[in-house]
Amino acid sequence: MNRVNKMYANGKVAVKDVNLTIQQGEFVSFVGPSGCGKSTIFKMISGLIDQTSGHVDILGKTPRDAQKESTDVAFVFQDATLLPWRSVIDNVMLPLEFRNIAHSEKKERAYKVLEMVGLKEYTKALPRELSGGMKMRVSIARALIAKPKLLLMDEPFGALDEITRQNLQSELLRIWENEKMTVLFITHNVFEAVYLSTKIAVMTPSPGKIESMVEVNLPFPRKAEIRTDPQFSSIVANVSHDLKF
Ligand SMILES: Nc1ncnc2c1ncn2[C@@H]1O[C@H](COP(=O)(O)OP(=O)(O)OP(=O)(O)O)[C@@H](O)[C@H]1O
Repeated sequence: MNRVNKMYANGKVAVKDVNLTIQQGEFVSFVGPSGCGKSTIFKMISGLIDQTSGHVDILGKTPRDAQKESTDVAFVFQDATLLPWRSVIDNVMLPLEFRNIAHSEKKERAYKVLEMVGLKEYTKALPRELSGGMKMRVSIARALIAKPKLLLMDEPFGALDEITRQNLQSELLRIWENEKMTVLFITHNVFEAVYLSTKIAVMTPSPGKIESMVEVNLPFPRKAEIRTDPQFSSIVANVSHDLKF
């Protein structure tokens, strides 16, 4: 993203002069108060809306072309948005529905991603039979089935209890390390951002901008104990400090 600005039709400047370069394979979190433009940035990256000025390049293409021509970009939202009448496996296969892939391969891929998120015993279950954490796992499996190069996650764990949240954070990191995709992750939780990320974009509102990019120089794989490491606390303190600008 190069000098990107977004002004909505009502004159609201949602993001101002955003410069952002993300290397393939990074895990970048966006933290900032409500209204600082995090979702606006995601909408521009995904081609849902256009920037007012500046340049956005996703994997060498415009966001709309990246969306249109391939399955390189996938999304996970806070609400798992599963179809209630479809079984877990049928929900997971949804992104491949209109693609010219043999049904047997679709199934094989679905089993693989469900195994990755620890749900291979639940392929035939209906969404209403699952807990909130399990629904989110299904949503992540559905995003992974098309083998995206870029995964956009908008507060995916915001509605989960703390234990489930921490379990899913560890699993997401394991999947990210294995699959080597790029993840962009919106969260309000500074601890979550530090645990997960290689870099954190700290955003401030009115107008929305990136106040700082904080590098998270903690080693991978990140064990749960890293959360009590002094270096972890010091990065949390840096991010919290920048948020208060
Ligand atoms: N379609 C729209 N028309 C006008 N203003 C909008 C529109 N969408 C968002 N905004 C405004 O742009 C600013 C940035 O909104 P955005 O949703 O990107 O923030 P956010 O950081 O994602 O917030 P939250 O954490 O609450 O989701 C806010 O002031 C919001 O009210």
